[in-house]
Order: sequence, then C-alpha cells, then structure tokens
Amino acid sequence: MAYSVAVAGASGYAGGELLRLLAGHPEFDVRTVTANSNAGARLLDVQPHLRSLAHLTLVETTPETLSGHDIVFLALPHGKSGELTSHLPADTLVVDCGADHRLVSEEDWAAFYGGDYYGAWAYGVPELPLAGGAAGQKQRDRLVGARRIAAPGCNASTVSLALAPGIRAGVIEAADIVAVLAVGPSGAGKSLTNANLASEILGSANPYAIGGVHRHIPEIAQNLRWAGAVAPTISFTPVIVPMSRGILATSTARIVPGTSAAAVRAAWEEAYANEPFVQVLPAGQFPRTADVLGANTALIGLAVDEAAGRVVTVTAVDNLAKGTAGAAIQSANIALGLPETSGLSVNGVAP
Ligand SMILES: NC(=O)C1=CN([C@@H]2O[C@H](COP(=O)(O)OP(=O)(O)OC[C@H]3O[C@@H](n4cnc5c(N)ncnc54)[C@H](OP(=O)(O)O)[C@@H]3O)[C@@H](O)[C@H]2O)C=CC1
Ligand SMILES: CC(=O)N[C@@H](CCC(=O)OP(=O)(O)O)C(=O)O
Repeated sequence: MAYSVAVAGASGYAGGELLRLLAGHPEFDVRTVTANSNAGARLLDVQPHLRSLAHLTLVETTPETLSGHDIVFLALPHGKSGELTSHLPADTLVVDCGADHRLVSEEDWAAFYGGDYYGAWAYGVPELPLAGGAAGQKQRDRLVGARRIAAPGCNASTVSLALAPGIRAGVIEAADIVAVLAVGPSGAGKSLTNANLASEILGSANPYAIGGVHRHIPEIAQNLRWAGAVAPTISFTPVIVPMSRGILATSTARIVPGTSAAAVRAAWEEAYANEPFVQVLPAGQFPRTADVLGANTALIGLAVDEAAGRVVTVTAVDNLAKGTAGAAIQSANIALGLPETSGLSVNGVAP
C-alpha cells in the first residue's frame, strides 16, 4: 500500500527537490501539491523538470487541501507551519522543512526568528547524537514513530555533522569553534532579491549574515549541546559563491590537549562507520560540492593541524538534498518503519 503524500510549497526550491525525490520513492504517492502565488498553475509550468508529475496542479495551501493524506511535507517560509499544522490530524506525519519547530529554546526563537513560537519537534538529522543518550545513540531513535518532524537548516546540519563526533568523543573543545561556508544561492529560496541577481553573484563571492547573527547558530549550538558540549561558542560566516546548489563548510575546533591525531580521526570514523549517508574520507582526501550534487550524502574530509592545535573538517552537502528534502524523506522513512534509504541515493550527478 502506498502512503498518500501532500507537499506544501511545491513551487519553491525545497518543494521541487522533495517532489523530484518523492517521484522515485517506492512507497510514497504524491497526490496534492500546494503553493501561494502559483496556486492554480499546472505543476509542470512552474517545475518543468518534474516530468513524471505532469498530472498535478498546484492548489492553495490550506488545512483543507493538506488534510486526508498520510504524510504532509511542508516547504513554506518560516513562520507558516505552526498555525497550519495545528489544524492537521495528530496521526498525520508532518515533516516541516522550515525552521518553526527546530529550536527547543523559545528565547533562541525570539532572538533569531521572532513571531509566534510553536515548540520543538523531533529533529530530522538521524546521524547526530541523541540528547542525553548513551554512547552511539542517535537522533534516529527519536524519529521512530514520530508524527511531527523538523527537518534541519542546511548549513546547520552540515556544520553539526562535521563537528558532533569530536564533541561526543571528547577530543575537541566546544569553545572557539569557527565555521566558514561557501554556499549556493538556492539556499535563499526562489524569490528574487537584488542580492541574488545573477549579475550580483556570477564572478563574485559574497559574504552575508556576519558577526554572530546567522539564524543557524542556535541550531548548531543545540546540536552540539545534544552531543555533549557545554556552552559551545560558534563563529559562523557564510559566503555565497557562484554555484546553484551546494555547501562546502570548513569547520574547525581546538583539539583537547594531549589527544593524538589518531584518536581524533578515530572519533569521526567510528561515529559514521555504519552510516550510509555520512561518509568520512580517507586521510588526505577532501570533498568537493560537485561530488554530492543531487545525493543524500554528506562527505567529510578531516585533517589535524598540529601547529594550530585544531581539527580542520571540510564537509560537502547538497543544500537541497541531504540539507533539506533528502533529510526530510530519510526522517519520514524512519518514522514509518521503512528502510531508511528508500527513495534516496548516495550517488550524485557529474559533471
Ligand atoms: N533552499 C534551501 O536550501 C533550504 C530551504 N529550507 C526551508 O524550506 C522552506 C522553503 O524554502 P525554499 O524552497 O528555499 O523557498 P522558496 O522561496 O523557493 O519557496 C517558497 C514556497 O512557499 C510558498 N509560499 C510563499 N509564501 C507563502 C505563504 N504566505 N503561504 C503559503 N505558502 C507560501 C511559495 O509559493 P509560491 O511560489 O506559489 O508563491 C513556494 O512554494 C523554508 O522554510 C526554507 O527555510 C530548509 C533548508 C534548506
Ligand atoms: C544562501 C542562503 O541564504 N542560504 C540560507 C540557507 C537556508 C536554510 O538552510 O534553510 P532555513 O532557512 O530553513 O534554515 C541561509 O543562509 O539562511
């Protein structure tokens, strides 16, 4: 029996990637696609790459259009899911790609987002450590049977996956974490702003949200606290570069004095040894964003900088795949007891 699925925000980038992946999922059947300004349009007129979904028409995003499905994926602007979801049955699996339900701290929500706070849901990065869990326990344990799931911020999950193993193993310090990210403009969504005009982006690298103000900082801190960090401090600087998709995050932290380079590497290799979608590259190898495009894969390269006393991680993720839609589908698979890899591929597209 196929699960019936609705996707809200289906005219956007995250919604489009959800639909591309859902179209290849053996257990999921997309019945309803919703939008805002594009409601009434044929899906194919707005998302012409989704050829197998030509029969679908975008409808308005309301509790009525979203009700009656087994699963609802929300890919809406921040602040839109809380009120909407309160009208959906409690036994409907709702996976929100926005930020509305990621943060457990209302103060963090107020400081970085603002507006009504609707509370935290189970967090959709299965490979991260479970808060208060025993060694080896991960967030996926909290997703089993869940009916409300918060998919991650793409930059937040990338940096968190990069550093959580070292925190959990006690080989790096949580103070003085520094992350600098090259990111593609699709992370900002489809709506046009002057900053994202091709003429502003092509041939340039454009930093933004500098100096401790980026909304993903509290989400990373939350993930690292769940991994065992006490009072993590994170300097986070994203830079938009001319590639449509992708994140390349260089995340560094101080190594706990006296820790051997072998122990540092072992922490990462052990953390992800059995993870299909998070892979640690052999010593001396580092990923490129091109290696993960379209894939539900995070690739992590790792070096110990002995002179600086720091671990340097370089992590590549497709912001729309493992960074959003892939993570959302992976979490839904776990919630429903399906194989975690259903409908998802570790393989990217090249060139
Ligand atoms: N892009 C990314 O890499 C990532 C995105 N996300 C999150 O996913 C969500 C969607 O992002 P993204 O796809 O990039 O954004 P887009 O701007 O590309 O798409 C936004 C979607 O929401 C719809 N929408 C806009 N305003 C409203 C409204 N008032 N009520 C209902 N629907 C509305 C749009 O409909 P229409 O076009 O018809 O107006 C469109 O379908 C956001 O919460 C984002 O933060 C999370 C991780 C990464
Ligand atoms: C280029 C760009 O603007 N990227 C976005 C990434 C957004 C994301 O990960 O999603 P959420 O907005 O759901 O957290 C940013 O840095 O805010």
